[in-house]
Amino acid sequence: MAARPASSPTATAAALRVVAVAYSGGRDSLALLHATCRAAQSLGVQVVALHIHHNLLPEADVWLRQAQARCRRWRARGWPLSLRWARLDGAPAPGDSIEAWARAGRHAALQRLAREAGATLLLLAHHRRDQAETVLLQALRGGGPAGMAAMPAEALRDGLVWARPWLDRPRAAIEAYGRQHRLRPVDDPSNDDQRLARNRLRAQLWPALSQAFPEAEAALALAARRAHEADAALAELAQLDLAACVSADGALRVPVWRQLSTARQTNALRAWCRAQAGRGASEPLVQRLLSEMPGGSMAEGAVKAKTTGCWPAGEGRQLRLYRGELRWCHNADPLTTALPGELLLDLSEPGLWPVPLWGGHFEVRDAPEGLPAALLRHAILRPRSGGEQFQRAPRSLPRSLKKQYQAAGVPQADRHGPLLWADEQLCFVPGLGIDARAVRQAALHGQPCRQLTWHATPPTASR
Ligand SMILES: Nc1ncnc2c1ncn2[C@@H]1O[C@H](COP(=O)(O)OP(=O)(O)OP(=O)(O)O)[C@@H](O)[C@H]1O
Repeated sequence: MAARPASSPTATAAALRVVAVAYSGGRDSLALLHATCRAAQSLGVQVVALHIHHNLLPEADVWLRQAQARCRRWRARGWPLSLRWARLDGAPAPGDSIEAWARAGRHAALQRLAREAGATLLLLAHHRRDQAETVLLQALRGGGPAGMAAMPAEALRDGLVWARPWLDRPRAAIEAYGRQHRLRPVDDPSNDDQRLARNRLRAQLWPALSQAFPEAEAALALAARRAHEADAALAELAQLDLAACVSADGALRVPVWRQLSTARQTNALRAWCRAQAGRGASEPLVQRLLSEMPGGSMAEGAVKAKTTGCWPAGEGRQLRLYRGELRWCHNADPLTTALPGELLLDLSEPGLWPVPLWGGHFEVRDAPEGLPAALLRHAILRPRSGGEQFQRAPRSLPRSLKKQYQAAGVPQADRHGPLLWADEQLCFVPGLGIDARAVRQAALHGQPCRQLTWHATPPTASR
């Protein structure tokens, strides 16, 4: 095999001064460092080996010393090589994945060391078998095109090109290179840890798979390339679709989005979540949004499609739908300005709920009849705008607030406070109480109900 860095780093060598190699001391990165040094010597390029001490295993000190010794020996041969290393601080939090913690720390350290060394290119020693394994692992996690695309051959991060020049080289060829040059890698005992999915796949699945399907490594690597193309095309399509259905402040305009085909809605929704939240939305959340937002399968049967809603999104965030626009919000602050002068508020639980903007608070009580708690989860507080109709009793007629206040003899001083709306209906008016059209009985309704009182003072002052 041509066991040298593949075309991309060689082709750009004229512009390169320093190339970095992520060097763990394992078989593959040892071979890559060796091949890079040989190529660099004739090209007049400096090589810097970057070694990360994860601070997780006692062997890590020995590996660092071996890396230092090897680089000294190779430099003594006249190779243009130096070593930079870093030790990771801290430890994964209880319950966190050790692998994910180590990967994140390693990547940050490699990026920093490469920058300090003046390198613009960083080489990693992943090969075709690593790529094939990644495709399988992603498939086993239910991954989509982005996951199945596995590792990119090149990616630009903060001015540094992360490249995997051997991504299309068979593992067997790299092993042969190591044997040919009598390279002796370190032995990492964590590679035998069967708690890690990749290690289980290597030990238990791969031998049987490659025996039954000798071309599995090449075929899975090809599948990754095709998934990468599909993913890139889907990303472009999402950009085109979102250009039409995202407002200037980043909200998803649901009625416009619903005009897309179902497949394009799903694709655009995932891309919008990634762009807005900085991470992908979970698959259950995507499916809920698709079916529960207006125009979806769950909303279709409803007498009137919901125009407000709220979906928990994890990590202290939620998605809020208001007036046909969907937004990512933090749930830490229960009050969110929806439109000027309006507030979205969850009043579903009994208790005292301050509303500083109005200088008072709601008292919410459990009751056999009243407003359904589920309705109050998405309460909207609005000032009076004129023209609102309120119905005081089940068999009476809705009438203007002014008339109802007069009929009930509510003094002017008790008429201040926010009107409470939910699901586009007026539900509660300070001084008048709950609108009869919104009242439900818990026993008949099968859901808890709440009674409300508006107090024009903060909670502590009224107690
Ligand atoms: N501790 C480390 N320091 C520097 N680079 C690392 C380190 N661990 C991994 N890398 C880089 O990431 C690549 C993939 O990591 P992975 O954990 O799959 O490999 P490895 O088992 O450490 O050994 P190798 O790929 O060298 O056989 C490595 O080939 C290497 O380029």
